Amino acid sequence: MFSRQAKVIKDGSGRRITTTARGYDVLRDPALNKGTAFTKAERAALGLDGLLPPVVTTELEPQLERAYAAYHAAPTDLQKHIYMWRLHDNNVTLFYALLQRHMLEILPVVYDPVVGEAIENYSEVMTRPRGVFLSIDEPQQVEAKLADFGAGPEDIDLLVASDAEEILGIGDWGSNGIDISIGKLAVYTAAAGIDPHRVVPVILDVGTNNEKLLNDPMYIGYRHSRIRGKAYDDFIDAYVTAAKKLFPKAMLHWEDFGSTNARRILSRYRDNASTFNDDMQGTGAIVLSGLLNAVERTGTAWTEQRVVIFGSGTAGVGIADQIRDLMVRHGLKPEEAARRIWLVDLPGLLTAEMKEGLLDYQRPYARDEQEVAPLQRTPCEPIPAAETRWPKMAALRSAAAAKGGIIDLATVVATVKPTILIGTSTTPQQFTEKIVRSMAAATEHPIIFPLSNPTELHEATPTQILTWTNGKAFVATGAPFDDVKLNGVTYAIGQANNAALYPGLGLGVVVSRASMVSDEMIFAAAQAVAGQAPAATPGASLLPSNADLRTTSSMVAVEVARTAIRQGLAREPLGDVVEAVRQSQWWPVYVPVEAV
Ligand SMILES: O=C([O-])CC(=O)C(=O)O
Ligand SMILES: [Mg+2]
Repeated sequence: MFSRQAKVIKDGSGRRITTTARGYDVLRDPALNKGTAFTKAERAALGLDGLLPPVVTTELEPQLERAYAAYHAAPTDLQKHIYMWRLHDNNVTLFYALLQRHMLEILPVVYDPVVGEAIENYSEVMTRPRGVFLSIDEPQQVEAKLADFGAGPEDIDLLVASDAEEILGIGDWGSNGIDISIGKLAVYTAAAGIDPHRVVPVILDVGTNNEKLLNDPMYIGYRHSRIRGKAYDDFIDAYVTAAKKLFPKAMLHWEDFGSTNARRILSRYRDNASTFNDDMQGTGAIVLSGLLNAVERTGTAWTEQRVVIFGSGTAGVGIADQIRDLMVRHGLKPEEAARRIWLVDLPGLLTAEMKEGLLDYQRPYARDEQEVAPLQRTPCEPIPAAETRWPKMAALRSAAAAKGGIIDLATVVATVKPTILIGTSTTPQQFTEKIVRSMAAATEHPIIFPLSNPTELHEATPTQILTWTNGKAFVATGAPFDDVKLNGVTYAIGQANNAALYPGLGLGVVVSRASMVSDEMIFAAAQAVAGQAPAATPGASLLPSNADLRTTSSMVAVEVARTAIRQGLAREPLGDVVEAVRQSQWWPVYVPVEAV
């Protein structure tokens, strides 16, 4: 965001910025600051002559080298993360130039997985506050606080908001979760070229149930347990109403909500606002991209797949829904397609007898009583509701424990003989050697995606899965993993992380000003990503590399905008869609700064 003293001008002579600021006010504005790259004329006009060393660098190059050396001087990933965000506080252009040049190296430090560590250690990390902090204890202040951001109705393309109940796979982090909104927006810019000065990170603080935070004197958020029910819904409504009023052109992105709220919010607003839930729709779609390529490489039909999903929360059911919808595109009825998907969670296989205990969106996948009656039950320990983030699932597990046990993942895999196994459980090492080998014994090329974030929560590592299946499995993961070398083949591990999908989707929505984000637009994005993966040679990744995020995102944006136009949802008339996407993209280059 630019200070109120600056204006961006885009005309025939390109992009430039005018400002009434002078001296230190220019250097202290990270959107204006160019450091040694201010020209002699700019220094004179802006009052910078005495404030900068005499050397004038006309390009980013020497600054990039200095910044990269400083980045490497930071001893740990967390320190590198802090360095990057301090650089952002100082010079937004240099931050993105460095990130883009070393995308594979720095993206995991700025974003997932290191952003998780930063959120857990927020008091060490917090520097200059960035974004808008909205709190449920002051619901009448929502619009005024959003207006404090200082932007006009034409100025904002995108808001990312989180209530931080389920950050990545690490749970409830209250107001510290502002960093997930900030991190997601950085990916929008680095990956797709969304203008970083036209976005707003938002935290919707409704309290936290994280005892550690509630007892931490340094905690920055609202010190109260999570508020639910009508007050919560009214607060979300106040946010959507204010955001639509103040920034009528913007898309509203939802990130890392608890699964019930995530679903409810999306169904409430999806038909009447330009809005998108990344963990349900973005994760579902990027996993679908990987699966489209994996299933094609197995040479089998979509209507024959048997899918086991371990972890039936926001991401797991989001993925199930995308797979079901794809099977329907291939000719199955919705109920037939749902029959080909088995959800397993704390209570084991989700079954129809669990009825009331299940969440409404899990129910279409619950298995019939006749089907499950003969299956073996494994004794298990109950989990006290107070000791879990998922009390409903824990209650069902306790009920099953009392009745002889659960139908566990190993039993489900042995019985169902899945062709596809997906992990969104946030519990590491659950895809054991026994389970993976039993799957591989029944399927020529098992498709196995351990997705839980951050890295240490993955259900198995790619090395384990490829070793246990003798290189036959098709693997994609949630966090980045190194290549695996096995029997003379190098396996590149595709990252089925929503970072490859939502930035391009968002750009397509922004360019077309789509009035809503339709399932067709999301499917178009999934297909566009799949189409960017490398050719199907042995060991080739199922997904495009994150090194090519800019290209992937541009292709996605074009397909999404075209779909919006075809469906009559575009509010901006677009002639040449490719050109419109290209024109809209922001690049980290210095532009002239004029004193006015
Ligand atoms: O942020 C990521 O890397 C993926 C994601 O949305 C999550 O795990 O919640
Ligand atoms: Mg997320």
